[in-house]
Amino acid sequence: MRCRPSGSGSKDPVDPDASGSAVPAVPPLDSDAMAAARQRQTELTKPPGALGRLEDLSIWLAGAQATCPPRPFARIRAVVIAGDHGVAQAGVSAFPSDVTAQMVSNFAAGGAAVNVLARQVGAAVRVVDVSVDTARPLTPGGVDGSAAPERYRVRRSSGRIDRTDALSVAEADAAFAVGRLIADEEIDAGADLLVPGEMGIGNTTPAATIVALLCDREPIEVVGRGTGIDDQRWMLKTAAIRDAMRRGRPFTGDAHSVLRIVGGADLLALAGLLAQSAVRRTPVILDGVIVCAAALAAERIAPGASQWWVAGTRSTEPAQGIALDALGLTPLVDAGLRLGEGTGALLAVPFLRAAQATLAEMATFDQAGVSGKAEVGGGQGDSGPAAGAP
Ligand SMILES: O=C(O)c1ccc[n+]([C@@H]2O[C@H](COP(=O)([O-])O)[C@@H](O)[C@H]2O)c1
Ligand SMILES: Cc1cc2nc[nH]c2cc1C
Repeated sequence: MRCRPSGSGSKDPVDPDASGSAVPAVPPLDSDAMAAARQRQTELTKPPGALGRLEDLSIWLAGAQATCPPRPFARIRAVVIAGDHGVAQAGVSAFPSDVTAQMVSNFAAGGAAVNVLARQVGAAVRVVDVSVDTARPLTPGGVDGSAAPERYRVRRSSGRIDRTDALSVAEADAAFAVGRLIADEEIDAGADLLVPGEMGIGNTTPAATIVALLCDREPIEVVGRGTGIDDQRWMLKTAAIRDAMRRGRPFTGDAHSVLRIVGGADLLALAGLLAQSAVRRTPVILDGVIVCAAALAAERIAPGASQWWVAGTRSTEPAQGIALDALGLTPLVDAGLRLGEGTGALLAVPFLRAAQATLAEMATFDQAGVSGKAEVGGGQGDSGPAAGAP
């Protein structure tokens, strides 16, 4: 078994003044550490493949940390990107846009679901207002609140995508750079697992539109009930997605432009965060439809970034399943969640911890004096650790 020092967070920090979506090449997972993990899985006291997806996850984690066995996580950070959307005025949500700012206060007070679930797994929550519809930014800047809030605020609400572009070119570049900056800040402060989430009334409409455009689907295939809309709002939402798709269709070959035209500042910041986390060799758990729409675009902008992600949760939103299929990822938890904030992804943290601990701490057949040789015709199981996505 070969163990090498982790390269986690070691290279290519973002230049905050860089414009556009140019991202350094995404490094691959460490194949030596993965081979060592795969070998170690065969030596542990269990039938081959008996730990199911935990085995694949442990191999992925070894590759991400470039060490076998992988280490326990030292610092898990949930980052909630908050932003409003002009398309909410089209009647696409069950709630008014005011709720976005109100929920940002709730996050700060520790009373939201993401706060509760983060506490359960020992993660800290950071909330970043990139485009809430208030005159001044609602959240402090930087990891410790010491940076200027204005540095992270791209604009006040994103544009109404069924009628106009979500952002100007300069705003889109700024939003993507803010996401990359947040990833750098978190990783430089020691984060070794990132859990991006979001909050924004109306944001399932741009998310569904992005997925439809990038996966060549019809509005009817991607539209979901979001916060719980009735049939009348569902029709308005489907029409808004149709109209936004008409505006975005000429740009489907350019995921950054798709995010600019039919996405929003929050979606671009999420994409930047996801791309830069991969550049910085830092694993990420994906959440619901908004994070997965951003992830789909981020993989197009920074090819190979998806190697660094695991799908935490299956959302009830159809567009999320379409995005995950396109990324080749299968969610760990399927519990009917449709909240966002990073909540579904946080539910998956114990799976990752279990994968790390079993690979690191289980006895081998030799150590335990257990015969690892199966009877002829037995012990093969239906699957050993797979080579593909965790
Ligand atoms: O993560 C998901 O899959 C998800 C599914 C449905 C709703 N949401 C959350 O609900 C809000 C968007 O819903 P809506 O109906 O206003 O578009 C936003 O704050 C999201 O975090 C999130
Ligand atoms: C109350 C509320 C909380 C949320 N958290 C994420 N999206 C949300 C939408 C609403 C409406």
